[in-house]
Amino acid sequence: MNQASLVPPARLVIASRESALAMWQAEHIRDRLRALYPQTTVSILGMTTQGDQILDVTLSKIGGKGLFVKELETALENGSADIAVHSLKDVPMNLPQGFALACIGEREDPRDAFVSNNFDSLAALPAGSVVGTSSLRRESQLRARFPHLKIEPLRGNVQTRLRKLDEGQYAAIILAAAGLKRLGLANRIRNIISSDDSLPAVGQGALGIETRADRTDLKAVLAPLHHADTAACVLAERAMSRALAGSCQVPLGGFAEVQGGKLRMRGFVATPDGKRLLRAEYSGEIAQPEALGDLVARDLLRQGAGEILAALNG
Ligand SMILES: NCc1[nH]cc(CCC(=O)O)c1CC(=O)O
Repeated sequence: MNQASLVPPARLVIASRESALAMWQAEHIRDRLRALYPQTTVSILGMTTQGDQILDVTLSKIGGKGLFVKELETALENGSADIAVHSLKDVPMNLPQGFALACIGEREDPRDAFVSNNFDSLAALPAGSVVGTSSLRRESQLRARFPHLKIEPLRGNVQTRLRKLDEGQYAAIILAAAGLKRLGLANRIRNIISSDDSLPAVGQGALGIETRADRTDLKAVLAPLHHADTAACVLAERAMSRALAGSCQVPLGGFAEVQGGKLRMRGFVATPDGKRLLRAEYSGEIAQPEALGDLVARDLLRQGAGEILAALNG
């Protein structure tokens, strides 16, 4: 359908988590839809998910990413919302039957950020410094590059994590640059960590808009918000993660970039202690992102990623 023939709906309801970052993202999509379709009433339905309620255990022990999206999918299913805006990083690799990613928004800075009140960078931290992160991906890469640091768990939304840093429990913490920038907290970033030191998570920095699979009308409505280069990158990344058994409870990173008309992708799988860290890198066609993600995954499996994954799941 072309845009000229599209009849926008009278009403659009966006389901969102209620964290400040999730609301920023939902409001951003709402404002863009209002500008595109001035006749449409666009509103936000804020929801608390299981993932928001469980703050005291490592998410990886209790079922992972799906916990942040399930309630929103229920709202899509029963029609109380039309679209759900997610951080793509929190969206499971395989959506439940009947749901689709209708639109991928333009990626913010995909890299990790070093946040500290007293130090300029990871390299500047003295031996024994405590770094906060509950991400196995960040932990394994930190342990591999900076074995003299102490990694301790850090959960909660972005504001909670910053508060814990400010209370002095950590010398530094690692957060996604995208979340800090979107929340107007870029001044807290002391240093952007190079993707060589901390390869980003699959989908990091990108927004995914989910709908019921049968709402093809919405896919057309959302088309102007779709960002083709970002979509190619994150489809490659998600294909890699899916091929490596889908579980997100794994020290694994995948990051694709458009460079010189090609898609360049790097991936890794590691043991949580960082003692084994397998890497793969390939370039491929932008038009075939999933083939590239599969290629990276197959290389990692050839190097022994399967054993690492099996040991983690056991
Ligand atoms: N796991 C939570 C989460 N989900 C998305 C972001 C940040 C923004 C993004 O990657 O889009 C964060 C916080 C973080 O990792 O610091």
